[in-house]
Amino acid sequence: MLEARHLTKRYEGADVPSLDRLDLTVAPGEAFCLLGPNGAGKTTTVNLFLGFIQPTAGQALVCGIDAATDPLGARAKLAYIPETVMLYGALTGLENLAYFVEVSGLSAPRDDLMALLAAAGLPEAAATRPVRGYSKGMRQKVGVAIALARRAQALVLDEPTSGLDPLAANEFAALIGRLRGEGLAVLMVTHDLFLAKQCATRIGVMAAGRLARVFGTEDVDHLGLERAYLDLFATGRAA
Ligand SMILES: Nc1ncnc2c1ncn2[C@@H]1O[C@H](COP(=O)(O)OP(=O)(O)OP(=O)(O)O)[C@@H](O)[C@H]1O
Repeated sequence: MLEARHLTKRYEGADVPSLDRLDLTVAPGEAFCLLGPNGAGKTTTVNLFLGFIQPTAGQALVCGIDAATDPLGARAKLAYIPETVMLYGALTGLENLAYFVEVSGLSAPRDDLMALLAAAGLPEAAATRPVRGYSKGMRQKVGVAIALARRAQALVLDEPTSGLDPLAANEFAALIGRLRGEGLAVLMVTHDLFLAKQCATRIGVMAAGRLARVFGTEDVDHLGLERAYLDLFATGRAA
């Protein structure tokens, strides 16, 4: 479960907050996609949940743990997949997974790790090759396998499909759907309306640090979402 309570961030020297009293709950089994123009406050929200920055007011809670006061406790419950998953290029996908599992204080036999990589969609032949030869999509799959191995209860993703070809993005969306189905609470930042429609249960549009609109994915088709998004900014209603 991810919960923002009146979450506010005003960077030092800024006249206005970059995030302004955000209230948001992402329940287990739910995927919430955050859309919005550049500078709307999406990454600020993610960084607050990760405990990378301190809120000016309010709370970012991961399974009830305050990310500001107990960042390690919050991060133990959460997996983060950034735009590019950072892995050790000289190690194979399997070795990377084994390493990240070990630094999380866990252990798993090779067969279990291979099964996790397979569940994330990485073929066996690729899992035993050095990561420096991986595509971006393959790196993302190792990132998902790490999240699975750590038994994270919440998953936060920042632009995970940017730069992926449509096939790889589609495959990734299906994978996120499966993780959601397994009960993870998923918060994903994206500029990709199609991806949002494909894998979210709810879609929020941020503007100037506020959640301007929230859509249930059942309530809007892809074109409707695009039209609503463009309308929101064309008419200046979100400002
Ligand atoms: N470290 C920082 N110091 C000062 N201002 C910052 C800092 N980080 C972000 N901001 C400002 O906060 C606002 C929100 O930025 P944020 O990165 O959260 O937006 P975003 O919605 O993720 O944008 P994008 O789609 O471009 O990634 C912007 O006005 C940005 O300039």
